[in-house]
Amino acid sequence: MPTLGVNIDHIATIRQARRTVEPDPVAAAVLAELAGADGITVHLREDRRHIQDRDVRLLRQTVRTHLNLEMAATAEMVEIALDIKPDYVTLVPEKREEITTEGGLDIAGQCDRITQVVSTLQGAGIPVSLFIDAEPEQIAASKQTTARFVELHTGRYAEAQGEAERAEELSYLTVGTKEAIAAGLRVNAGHGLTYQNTYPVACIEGMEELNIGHTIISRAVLVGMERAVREMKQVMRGDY
Ligand SMILES: CC(=O)[C@@H](O)[C@H](O)COP(=O)(O)O
Ligand SMILES: NCC(=O)COP(=O)(O)O
Repeated sequence: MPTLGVNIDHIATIRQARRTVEPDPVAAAVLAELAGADGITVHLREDRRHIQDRDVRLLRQTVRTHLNLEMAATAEMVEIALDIKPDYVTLVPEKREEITTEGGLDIAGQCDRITQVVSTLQGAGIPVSLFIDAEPEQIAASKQTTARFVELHTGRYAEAQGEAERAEELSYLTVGTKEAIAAGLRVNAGHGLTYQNTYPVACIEGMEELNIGHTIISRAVLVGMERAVREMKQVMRGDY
């Protein structure tokens, strides 16, 4: 069964709605870990719409499990990652106008540039994961960059309409996982997973970690962070 990385970005979304000091993502991370989170994930966006540099710096000092910093493959973000040294970095695509991440990072179309970023980060002891669509060419290109992990984008699976489409997208993720592992990559997954659709993805053989955020924070707003995280862990075990 995969581990659970809790993405706490949208705790910061609530705080930034008033540009104030609460709710604090650092406090949310403590509660998430107490409830069984296996890791904490944050996306430091170029536009700082939610997570702030201050949050990442404090999380580095307070997270007891592992800290996954999602970031664009830019010089600014590489410099921040080298300074803060998260347990690992996940390179994600970013468009200022997007509401949320819209797809996987195109590795195949910029392999040399991504390889340089991967080498810089891994050379500093920070393992890199590449957030990609489960396409064979993206998996092959990810291997070429020497990144240790891929994180398969589960957005299309999450947005699938009806059983047949969902089954097709799940098969696409299953095949992609097998191909990535055969290429020597470790495999995580995430984006758009909910309490209703996560278990089948958790059952994919070889899946190491699921990064889940928006649905957990949405539930936490109503029932509290610890219960929301505990219930997602139960979902992943098939106990819910
Ligand atoms: C890469 C991904 O799917 C998410 O981890 C990312 O954080 C989404 O961006 P927002 O958190 O800003 O919605
Ligand atoms: N990389 C996926 C992630 O961290 C959380 O995505 P979501 O569950 O907020 O859609």
